[in-house]
Amino acid sequence: FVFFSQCVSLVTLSQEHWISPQNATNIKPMHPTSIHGVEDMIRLGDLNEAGILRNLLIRYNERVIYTYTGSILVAVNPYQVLPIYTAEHIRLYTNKKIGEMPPHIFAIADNCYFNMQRTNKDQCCIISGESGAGKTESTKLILQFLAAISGQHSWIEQQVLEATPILEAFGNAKTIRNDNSSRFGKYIDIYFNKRGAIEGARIEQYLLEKSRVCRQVRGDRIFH
Ligand SMILES: Nc1ncnc2c1ncn2[C@@H]1O[C@H](COP(=O)(O)OP(=O)(O)OP(=O)(O)O)[C@@H](O)[C@H]1O
Repeated sequence: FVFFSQCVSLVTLSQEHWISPQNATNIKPMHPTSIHGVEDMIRLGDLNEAGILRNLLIRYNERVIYTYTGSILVAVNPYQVLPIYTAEHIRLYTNKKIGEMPPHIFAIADNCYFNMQRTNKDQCCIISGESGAGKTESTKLILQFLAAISGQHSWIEQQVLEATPILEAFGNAKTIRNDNSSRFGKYIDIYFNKRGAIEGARIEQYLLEKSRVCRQVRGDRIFH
């Protein structure tokens, strides 16, 4: 029956879907870089939306969630705890050039930290993506890396890390897309002293979704 129905759907294709002998010669073979995937999508031969998605999918199927596009890091949410954020990973990614190691969120944090030290200029990391993409988790991983490599291991770093659950208690809520959705924007300043140790932090919040206090859509909850 399946075979029959497939045949039927084939013969009912309208003429514009047919591949004529002239069109068949226009079909380009897949570029070799699209077959096994690349670490930096700048190197993709098929640089179009389908090529990019295929590359991310090939890597994701191998549990590789990070991919570069030049200096931009693309992260695909694994929705499972991967063993790639250990102390050993922090050590491996410390003081390395981008591209020296496989793509990783720690490489971006490391690049910011050492650029700041080398150039004496402020650095900025922009994390964007749709709800549930992993922005909050990525922010925490960057903070964790910075706290670890800035050396002093003082109470200040600990305080910066421990502020997160408090902010999340008041500003995060369960939504149908994310059990721990941030319902506000965050701008985090981390201050370093001349020796590169964390000296303080300032977290600015904006656009808190106050309407959630009175009303939530079905399946959503109020702030934790
Ligand atoms: N790197 C990761 N490893 C494992 N799980 C992850 C990772 N990133 C995200 N997740 C999972 O996905 C969930 C949603 O991620 P997160 O809260 O960071 O999304 P978000 O982009 O900040 O969403 P929102 O905009 O709704 O706040 C997390 O609670 C966590 O379970």
